[in-house]
Parts: sequence; structure tokens; C-alpha cells
Amino acid sequence: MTETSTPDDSFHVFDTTLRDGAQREGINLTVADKLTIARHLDDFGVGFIEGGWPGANPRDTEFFARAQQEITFRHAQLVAFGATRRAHAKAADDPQVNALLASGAPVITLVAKSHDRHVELALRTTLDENLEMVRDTVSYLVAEGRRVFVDCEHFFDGYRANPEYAKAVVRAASDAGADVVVLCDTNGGMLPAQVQATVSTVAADTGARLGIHAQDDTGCAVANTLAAVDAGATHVQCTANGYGERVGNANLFPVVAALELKYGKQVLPEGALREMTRVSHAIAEVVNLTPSTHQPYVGVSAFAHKAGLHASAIKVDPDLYQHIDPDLVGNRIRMLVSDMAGRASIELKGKELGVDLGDDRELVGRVVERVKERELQGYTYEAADASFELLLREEAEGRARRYFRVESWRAIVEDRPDGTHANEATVKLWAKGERIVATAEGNGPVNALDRALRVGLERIYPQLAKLELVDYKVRILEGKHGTSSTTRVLISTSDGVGEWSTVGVAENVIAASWGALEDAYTFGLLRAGVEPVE
Ligand SMILES: CC(=O)SCCNC(=O)CCNC(=O)[C@H](O)C(C)(C)COP(=O)(O)OP(=O)(O)OC[C@H]1O[C@@H](n2cnc3c(N)ncnc32)[C@H](O)[C@@H]1OP(=O)(O)O
Ligand SMILES: CC(=O)C(=O)O
Repeated sequence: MTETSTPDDSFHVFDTTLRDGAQREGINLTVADKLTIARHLDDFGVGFIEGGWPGANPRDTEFFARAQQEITFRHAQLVAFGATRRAHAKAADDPQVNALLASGAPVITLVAKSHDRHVELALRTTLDENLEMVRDTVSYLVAEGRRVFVDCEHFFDGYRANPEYAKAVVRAASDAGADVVVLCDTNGGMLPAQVQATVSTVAADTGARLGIHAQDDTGCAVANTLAAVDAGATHVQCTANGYGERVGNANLFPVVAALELKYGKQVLPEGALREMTRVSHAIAEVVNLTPSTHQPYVGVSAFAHKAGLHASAIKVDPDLYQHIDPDLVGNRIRMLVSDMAGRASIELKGKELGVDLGDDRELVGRVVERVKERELQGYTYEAADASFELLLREEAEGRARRYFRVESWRAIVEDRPDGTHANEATVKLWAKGERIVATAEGNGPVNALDRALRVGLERIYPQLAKLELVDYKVRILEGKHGTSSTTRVLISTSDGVGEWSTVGVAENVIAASWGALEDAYTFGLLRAGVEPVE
């Protein structure tokens, strides 16, 4: 990533993936995972990385020790998260507050109650004592040389119930030396207009520097974050891919993209935005969640076009159906081919695949018709690019790519009385003028067929040794107009460098799998640059 300038302190991009993001059900990060994510976030250029709650568990305590030893942060400052001191104690004597200092983090975020009901019911103390807890903890940490941000938990609900008290908490934090007071929509129930009005009033009435932390329970966390910025907030708390407690937090990626591309505000180092898609997917890998295909800006479908009408306009100018150039966020345009495709979709897809269709309208029309016919039978080409490319080349080149010809195949499933099974397949093929008969066993009939195909062909095409089936999906499609149901199989294959998907459709699952396998191997040989011989 190029590094020419880093945004100044006047606007903060604050990431809490390692603290609030880790509160999402299903995420369980090791210290090593946290360190990896911290490196990605620092490279991406966020200003603050909230690493967890030191003292709350050994993992977070170890993370702070190791992060400071092992990572040379180029852009971000490390932030430790914790609560204000216990009621009727001294911050200086509170072990949890001192654990924040011991973490060595230069910045500390303190969560403070700002809703009167929470003070009385959850903290079981008085409103005045809560204000004292805020003042005492902030001033103690500031006197110890730390920069302090205060997260006012349940601020918006608290402001509705008792605006004067909610504002008193903001003033207490700010007057005690907090640099930013962050208004939190902890229950995530707010809507953008409410957030904007509240942030405006609180900014005017308190004069404090304000931030926003929005949970996504109404699906408005990103909109609420931007509404707060519109109202004067200069600190946004977000998480990568929107991970977080319950349904999640404001998603870092659409927030920074909006700030840079729609507001014209530089909040990341120069060039960082172009790394956004990669960073989003890399973090998804570390937390072991499949990246959401439909995530704004960074999802694989964010710039995927399916409708024929869209494609025909995109052919003239991609801007006609895209709100930004996908390159700006490191994503790319993709044309999808399906029964909603028209000529333009096929022409653009041909270009994307490097297949020259010239200006042959008849050829393009034939491809459109074949796609529509095959999709009616149950094929799906938007999920099987490799099968589509084989179909396209067959039409464009006037003959099917053939590396082998199938005489017959057979799969046997044997169930034995002792409960054991055996699966065996035999394939009879022709390749380079030679008749091949190969038999193999497998852990299922499709696996046996796959092995038999390899056993038969690998001697002739050693390139097949590198291929591996990495995904296999079956779907039963309902019969139409009185016909019986059909089966669709999608197979993903890898050669260690790239991956491709193929589709097969038939009345039974083994025949559908065979169709997808034939395309998978044929495409693998095409990719390897092998000349067709049959
Ligand atoms: C809105 C948010 O997401 S804030 C982040 C929340 N994150 C987490 O809770 C994850 C880490 N938490 C933990 O590991 C534990 O809850 C700990 C270590 C912090 C505390 O554990 P315990 O001491 O066993 O307390 P427990 O979790 O049962 O309850 C929290 C205590 O903190 C108190 N508390 C809650 N908020 C605050 C606050 N802002 N200031 C001071 N005390 C607070 C509660 O009143 C309760 O006190 P009690 O023990 O006297 O009843
Ligand atoms: C601080 C925080 O995570 C919240 O209020 O939601």
C-alpha cells in the first residue's frame, strides 16, 4: 500500500473489531488472530484499533503485551477498553482501571452509563455517584498520561428519557479531560433523523467533541453513523464487515467509503481505499466467516450485473448502472449470464473471458438462446462460469472442446448386510485415439467416478494430477409442467492457482455430477493450455 499522507487528528476512524466485533456470536479469536487483524487494520490506515478489555480475560491482556512488542504500528494507535470505576471506590484503587494502565495502551476508552435507568438498575447507585465515577476515572487516567475517550452507553435512549442527565454525563467526561465523548446507540434502535437531531443538540449544548458508536439492530448503523457526522461528530466507531454484538455494528467499509467518496473527506492514507475489498476478505478469513457476497462496495456481487437491460447500458458506459468505479475500492465489475441475459450481457461476458465474438450478432443471439434453453432445463450459468465459457467457445469456434470422448460410465453402490458399503465406478473413454477402461473405488459413487476418470486420463494428461474438487453442491429442482424433478450439481475445482465452477443437470444426482465433472476436467485442460485432440 502506498503511504503518502495520513489524515490528521481532526477526524477519527476508530475500529472496534477486536473488542465489539469479537462480541459477535460465532467469532472466537485467538491472540494470534487478533494480532493478524490488527496488522490488516493498521495497514488499511484506521486511526485507532480498540484491541479488547485488558484485565477482563487473559487473552486480551496478552494481546496488548504482544501487540506492542510485535507490531510496529504505522497508522493506528492501540486502544484499551474498560469501564469506569466501581461505585464508592477510588479509580486509583480499582484493579480493573489499573489493568487499563498496565496494558500500556496510549489511548483508553471508558464505557460509562448515561441513561438514568441504567445507573439505578444496573449500577445500583445514584445519578450523582455515576457522574463522580466518570470524573474520577477520566481524570485519573488523564493524569497518568493517557488519552481518554468515553463511550456513553445507551446515550440515545437515555437522552429521550432524561436529556439533562445524559448531557451532564457528556459534560462530566469532557470537563474531566476526555478528548472525545462517544454517543452510543447501544440497543441499536435509533433511526438516522433521531441521531442527527440528538447529536446536533448535544454538540451545541455541551461543546464537547462528539463521536458515534451505532449498533445495527434496525439495519441503520451505517446511516446513523453518517447522520451523526452530518450533525458534527468527528469520530466514528466501526467494525470490519459490521461484526459485533447481536446483529452487529456500523460496518467500517461502507462508512469510510462514503466519507472518502461521497463526502470528499480524506480519512485514510492515500491509496488505502483501493485495498478495501482485499482487507475485508482477509479479515473474514481470519475470523473464519465466509465473506458476505452482497456487502456494499466489497462483496463479490457488489458490481455484478445480471439483467440484460443493465448490461446493454453498461456496454455504453459502466457508470450508467454503478454508483462508483469498482476500482476505487479494489473490487471489479462482473457480468452474470443467466436467462435474464441479453446480447449485451453475452458480449461483455465474452470480453471478460477473453473470447472474441467480433461483431457477430447471429453468434451472440445463438448463445443467448442456448443459455435461456439450458437455464429452463435447470442449468445455472451465473454460478458456473467455466461451463458457460465452454458453451461460448463451442459456439464461437464451431466445435466443442474435447480432450476425451465418453463411451460409457457406470457407478455401483454396494450395501452389505454388516452395514458396510462399497462404491465402485468404471469409465470407458477414448483419448488421443486410445480406448481407456478404468475402474476405481471411492467414498461415494461420485468420488468413485471422479477417481476412475483421473485413473483413466492422468497418464495421457498429466496436468490433471494438480486438479482438486473443492466444493460440491446438489439441488433438487421442482419438475415443471408435469415433468419429474431434476437434479442440479455445481462443482468447484482448483488447480492450486485458480478455481472454477461447472454445472451438470440430469434426472439423477450421479448423472448430473458426471456432467459437471466432465466440464470441470475439460475446463482444467483448457486452462492448462492443452490443445484439444478429439
Ligand atoms: C455495551 C458494551 O458492549 S460494553 C462491553 C461489554 N463487554 C463485556 O462485557 C466483555 C468483557 N466482560 C467481562 O469479562 C466481565 O463482564 C467483566 C470482567 C468486565 C466483569 O465481570 P464481573 O466482575 O464478574 O461482573 P459482571 O460481568 O457480572 O457484571 C458487570 C459489573 O460491572 C458493573 N458495570 C457495568 N457497567 C459499568 C460501568 N460503566 N462502570 C462501572 N461499573 C459498571 C455492573 O454494575 C456489574 O457490577 P456488579 O458486579 O457489582 O453487579
Ligand atoms: C460501548 C458499546 O459497545 C455500546 O454502547 O454499544
